[in-house]
Amino acid sequence: QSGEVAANPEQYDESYLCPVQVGQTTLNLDFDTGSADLWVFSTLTPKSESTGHSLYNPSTGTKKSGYTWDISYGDGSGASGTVYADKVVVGGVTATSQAVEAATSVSSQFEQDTDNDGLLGLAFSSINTVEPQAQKTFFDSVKGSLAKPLFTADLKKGAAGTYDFGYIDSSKYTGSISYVNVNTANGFWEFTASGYAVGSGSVSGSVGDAIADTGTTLMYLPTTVVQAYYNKVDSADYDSNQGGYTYDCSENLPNFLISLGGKTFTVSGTDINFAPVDSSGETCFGGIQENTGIGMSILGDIFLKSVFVVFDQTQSTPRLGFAAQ
Ligand SMILES: CC1CCN(C(=N)N)CC1
Ligand SMILES: CC1CCN(C(=N)N)CC1
Repeated sequence: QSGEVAANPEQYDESYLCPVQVGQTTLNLDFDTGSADLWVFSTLTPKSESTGHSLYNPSTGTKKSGYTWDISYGDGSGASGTVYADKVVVGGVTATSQAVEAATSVSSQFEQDTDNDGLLGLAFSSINTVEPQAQKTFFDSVKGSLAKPLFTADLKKGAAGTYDFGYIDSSKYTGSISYVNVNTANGFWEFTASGYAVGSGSVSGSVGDAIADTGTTLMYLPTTVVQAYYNKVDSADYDSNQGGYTYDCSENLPNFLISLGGKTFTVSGTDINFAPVDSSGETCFGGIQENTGIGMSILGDIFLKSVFVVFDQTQSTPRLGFAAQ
């Protein structure tokens, strides 16, 4: 089988939500290549926490007795609950007995984001949080039945993009796809990014260890790289109150060039201009920030909306393919 699903941006492209049939209900889920749990708001979630969300009704599923899950994310948000086996359909691709993690508790960030009815993890199943036995991601569940064991991400700035499962649509990118091998030891689509440049010119240095992460909004890079970037932005400075680099919204940002698999990709300055810090619209928060404390760099949505990415398990070693879009 194969299929395509829309990836609809929230305001400022904070995250992208995709319609997924879970049991007999369609929910809008955040496809996250940085985690491996498929969890959903449900009729088991306290009403005080689920107002405004679409809810999975586990009555159509088979309860996995004694199974629980509990996940927390880098931004301090999280959720927990119980586990059912049920039908999940993404763009016409069907997992007949997918582990669906029904939330019995969600944090305030999720409670408040009524666009988001849960997450569909697309990292490696080794980091699934279900106890006493880790469960397969949706991709792992359907991988063997896909025309090709791969999926692609084509996210866009302020417009609907797509995730495709089982095939590469050559109309979605230009030029050739350049591939890098993935190290799955930490359960992420993790690889080594090469040189970089600010503005234009030839790349040099090394960004290093990084993950391709659709569930993270911004790009988080080594301090040396981030300082080199904002040195080229006259009004930029590090604002500890905002927790990162800010600048005058009126200033045009330079492009950021990064070399992956021998090919240089350009993230346009307009894509790096993330959002105003408040309603005055004077000061803006940059889309490139420091990776301090994370342990690797994260190429999140700010990067991904410039490229077409293949998450490829056609070989014995998983690999990532990057092309310009
Ligand atoms: C390394 C971290 C990256 C952000 N995360 C995520 N997309 N779920 C959590 C893991
Ligand atoms: C990777 C996840 C981080 C937490 N999320 C959130 N607060 N909306 C969702 C994505």
